[in-house]
Amino acid sequence: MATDSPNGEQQTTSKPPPLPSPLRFSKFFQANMRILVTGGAGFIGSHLVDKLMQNEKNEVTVVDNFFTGSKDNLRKWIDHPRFELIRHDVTQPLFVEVDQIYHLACPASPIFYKYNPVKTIKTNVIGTLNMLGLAKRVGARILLTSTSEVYGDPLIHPQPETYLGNVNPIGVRSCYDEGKRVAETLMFDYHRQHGIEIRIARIFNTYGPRMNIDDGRVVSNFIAQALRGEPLTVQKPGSQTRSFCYVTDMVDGLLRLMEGRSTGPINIGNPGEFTMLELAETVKELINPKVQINMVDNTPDDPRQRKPDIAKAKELLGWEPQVTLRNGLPLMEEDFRSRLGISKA
Ligand SMILES: NC(=O)c1ccc[n+]([C@@H]2O[C@H](COP(=O)([O-])OP(=O)(O)OC[C@H]3O[C@@H](n4cnc5c(N)ncnc54)[C@H](O)[C@@H]3O)[C@@H](O)[C@H]2O)c1
Ligand SMILES: O=c1ccn([C@@H]2O[C@H](COP(=O)(O)OP(=O)(O)O[C@H]3OC[C@@H](O)[C@H](O)[C@H]3O)[C@@H](O)[C@H]2O)c(=O)[nH]1
Repeated sequence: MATDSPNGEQQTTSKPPPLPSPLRFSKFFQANMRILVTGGAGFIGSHLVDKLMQNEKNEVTVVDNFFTGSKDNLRKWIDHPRFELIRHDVTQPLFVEVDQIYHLACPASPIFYKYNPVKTIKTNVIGTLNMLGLAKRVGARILLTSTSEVYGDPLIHPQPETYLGNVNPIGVRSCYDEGKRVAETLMFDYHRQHGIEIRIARIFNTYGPRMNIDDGRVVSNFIAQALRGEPLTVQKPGSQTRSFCYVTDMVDGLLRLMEGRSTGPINIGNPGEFTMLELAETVKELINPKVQINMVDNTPDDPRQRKPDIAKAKELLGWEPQVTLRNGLPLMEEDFRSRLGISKA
């Protein structure tokens, strides 16, 4: 099978993929597609589940340990005959019969992934190993949600998939960024050694409704602060940049990657780049012009710039984001207002 290596050359594996379930070969009965979403009670996972459930030929199983996710995000699917929710930690083996695995389980907000770094790296390494073992046993295709953090504090800008990164292996973010790098390594080793069908998405900063109000990431912090009339906390120097992708665009990219022919890794993100001061000014202008902006101390190893090169996603997936930051922020504001009980004046 042909694979796209990050440095551009075609890597091949002589291993055929493990046989999928005999259900897929049934002559008389087209069985539903059985899809596992790990971390499906989280922010991106629950939006992905909503989209997958729209297709009546999909049966969706979510496994989640509810560390950062919540049942509330999946409320509308509980008791649906094509939906199942399992409380499970991916660091433990899992035995289910599925055809596709979207492997998202991992805390994504820096304050949560740094809270118990040993657990975070176990989730990335042992969790991914367990999901690959499952994919191998049942012949499922598996998609990993990797991250732009694999590029570390990038010295090349914007970042193409060929960039190998500038990552501190012993810093406070390493449990997450090095953890995801090992997860990518495991994906390719299982692909080359066992023929597993893999897909790797390198997700750039994503925002939207359902982010935890106290998630700690910058967009949710600024929106919650603006609505509560608290100063927006811009971490110094404020000139650091990020590129923000609206969650429905992200879900569309993940589905295309899973259904397409490319292993990746493929960057999925919105190339619109903003400094954190620009983001604060935009939130202030759109949500609460009276709010103050305060400069506060930053945390170690904060990447100074980040912007995806999405040429590969455009070419191989026919994907590019549709929702600009100015159009996405008000959609998130609406959701935060209803959850915080603050109506528009
Ligand atoms: N949102 C982003 O900007 C972004 C950027 C890059 C990569 N990603 C990746 O996308 C995925 C989803 O991110 P998100 O923003 O939805 O985060 P999130 O924290 O909202 O969701 C993660 C989910 O995984 C669950 N989880 C964590 N550890 C687990 C474990 N050991 N076993 C089972 N479940 C576990 C959590 O309870 C939660 O429901 C993550 O893999 C993350 O690394 C997200
Ligand atoms: O209140 C805040 C929070 C954060 N920030 C700044 O905003 C920037 C973005 O910080 P976030 O915590 O939202 O997210 P980061 O970009 O650091 O990490 C993210 O990157 C990609 C994903 O894998 C993860 O979802 C997440 O780790 C940083 O420069 C940070 O210093 C603020 O200025 N104020």
